[in-house]
Amino acid sequence: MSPLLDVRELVVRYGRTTAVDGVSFQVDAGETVGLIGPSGCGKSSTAAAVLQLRRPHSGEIRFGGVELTALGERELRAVRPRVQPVFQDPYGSLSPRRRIRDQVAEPLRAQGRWSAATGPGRVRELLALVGLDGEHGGRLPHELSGGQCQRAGIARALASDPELLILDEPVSALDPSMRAGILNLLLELQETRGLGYLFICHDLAAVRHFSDRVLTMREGRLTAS
Ligand SMILES: Nc1ncnc2c1ncn2[C@@H]1O[C@H](COP(=O)(O)OP(=O)(O)OP(=O)(O)O)[C@@H](O)[C@H]1O
Repeated sequence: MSPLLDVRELVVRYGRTTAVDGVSFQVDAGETVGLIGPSGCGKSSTAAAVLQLRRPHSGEIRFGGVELTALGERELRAVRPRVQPVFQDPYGSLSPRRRIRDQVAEPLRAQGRWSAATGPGRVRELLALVGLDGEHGGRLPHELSGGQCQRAGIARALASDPELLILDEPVSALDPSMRAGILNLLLELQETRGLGYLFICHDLAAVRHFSDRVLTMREGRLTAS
């Protein structure tokens, strides 16, 4: 079976800076691949390329067998929901002035999967999946704790029915007391939904505990780990 994500010889550049320099790795469905390395080694640039937020200079990114780098913006729109990010700053990932339930509903609306009959129930289901209720749904992001806000961000990502989550430091901004809760939630979701995870994290112990395999990056390249 081909991997869910197959990255080959990825190169990402910013002008003359080569941030990612020939990186290859795979992520299977239901698998967590950890990505660690010192600040500035190219982890987030790798994530941005997989998410197609940054077009790579060269290399291949196959998702579900489809070569993403060859796709135009219109074709990419069909793929984007299947690969969703969860970023470090839970407040920064959400719009500050919109209620949580509207933000969780947004992908459903954008993808034409919203109806007045089924939409609100689906949002309640998504909130329940991440341990939030309708009352949380009625609040604004700043009225939630960091952990609750990260849960809302995960619910929003799940609204797209993704197959792969790019977890870019998803617990680094949270109080230590909330980290285990979010990591356990992600493990539960993976078990029930068969999600693949690319897990970027500074916390070596968390990454080792959470990942099936760990890749180490240094100066844009993967090192033998
Ligand atoms: N938008 C950008 N413009 C120019 N250079 C950038 C940009 N983003 C990243 N870089 C550079 O690319 C290199 C890799 O950065 P990247 O953010 O991918 O590393 P990282 O491992 O994710 O770091 P951190 O752990 O600090 O987030 C660094 O030299 C960084 O300065």
